[in-house]
Amino acid sequence: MTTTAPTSPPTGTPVSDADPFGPEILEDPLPFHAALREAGPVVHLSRYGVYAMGRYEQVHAALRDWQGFQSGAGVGLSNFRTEQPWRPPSLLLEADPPHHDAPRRVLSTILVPRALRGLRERWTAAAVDLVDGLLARRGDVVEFDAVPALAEAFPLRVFPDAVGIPAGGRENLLPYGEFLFNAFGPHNELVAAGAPRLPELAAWVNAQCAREALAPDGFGARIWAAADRGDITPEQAPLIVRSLLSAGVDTTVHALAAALHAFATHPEQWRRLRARPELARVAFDEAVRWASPVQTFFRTATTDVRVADTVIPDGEKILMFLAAANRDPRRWTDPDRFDLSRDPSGHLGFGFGIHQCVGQHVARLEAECLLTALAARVETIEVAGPTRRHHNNTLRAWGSLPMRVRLG
Ligand code: HEM
Ligand SMILES: CCOc1cccc(C(=O)O)c1
Repeated sequence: MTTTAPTSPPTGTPVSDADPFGPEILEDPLPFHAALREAGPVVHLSRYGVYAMGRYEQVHAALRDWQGFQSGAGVGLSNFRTEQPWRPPSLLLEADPPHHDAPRRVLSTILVPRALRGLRERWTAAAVDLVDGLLARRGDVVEFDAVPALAEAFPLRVFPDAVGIPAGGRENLLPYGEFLFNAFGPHNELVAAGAPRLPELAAWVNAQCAREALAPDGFGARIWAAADRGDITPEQAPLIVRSLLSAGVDTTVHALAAALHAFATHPEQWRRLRARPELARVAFDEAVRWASPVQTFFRTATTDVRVADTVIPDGEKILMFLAAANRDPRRWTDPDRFDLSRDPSGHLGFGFGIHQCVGQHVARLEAECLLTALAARVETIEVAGPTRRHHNNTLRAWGSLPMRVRLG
């Protein structure tokens, strides 16, 4: 019996020859993810010479095994063992224990749910103000593009203030993150398009991390206070502030857009949220599972490591498809369904293990505040025109989401 290599429809390219960072798969990765899962536990992608995993079991195991699958050689395609990083590596994302330990402990303490309690009231008021401003004096049916009007506007209204950076220049945050998340992939045209502005963007971001730039009561000041206590060094403090500015904006913007798109295309789920607003938090996690705004991350093998029938040689890059794992029918019932009655816990949209998203509670609070404010005012939400994807090597993003809401 001849077996044909699984292909990634529609082009019929064998999975092992596919380009997961090319426009076709970035536009619609789902067929490739399905073909990757079917091709086996591990697939060597010849185009980039990396070992790809799409099944929940293998991605979850690799995320847990930080000793065998390290982050310290970079979590993008670039291998820091042989290549210079384009910026000083993150002390969290691109570090292994023991170097990872103190920076992680400092950020975990600052971003733990009880530390965010003081923000709930302020962020709730900001969400209500944003939604009221968007809907005011425009009748019972209002149309807008949800990407700029809500998904971008809300995080940019609340998060930079929470970090404590100055008011000027915040328009640099999204393009900086855009470049950063593209740079985890190959140096394709997406990276090239962002390169011209990088020096000015990086200089601005770095300047926001200085002690004197930061307001006394924000996340940034608390990082510097940890340096004053000796929990981290003064040299580490600005890089840890940089982590917040790097990871904390584009991710939540695209996750909120994904949640809004999910509700606009699943009216029965919006009705459930309207009936039970306390579902907002689990709804956001289900949206993060279903859409996986962060699609992929890499690891580097620290020894010759066996995964199923494949031996991945020491030093080789492993590409983990978090998004494919989040829709693996081996782990999830009816995985392609956006369903508020599902328990999404265990999803890999925030990663897993020692590098699991340290900002996930910040993201959840932002989402809870915005979705609750919308659910209180909006009876129905639907797509009102052609949607447009925004391509990024790592992020699953909407460029435009025309929406029509009926107030009620
Ligand atoms: C819905 C929004 C978000 C998503 C989907 C997301 C996703 C992720 C993922 C998948 C990882 C794991 C990376 C890895 O294993 O290599 C991660 C780590 C991280 N995230 Fe998030 N993130 C989000 C929001 C945030 C926010 C708001 C912040 C900051 C306040 C943040 C800061 C970080 C940092 C610093 C790390 C590195 C943690 C470590 O390596 O110990 N993220 N995030
Ligand atoms: C969302 C994944 O987490 C990230 C992403 C980009 C940068 C950093 C950092 O720590 O600088 C963390």
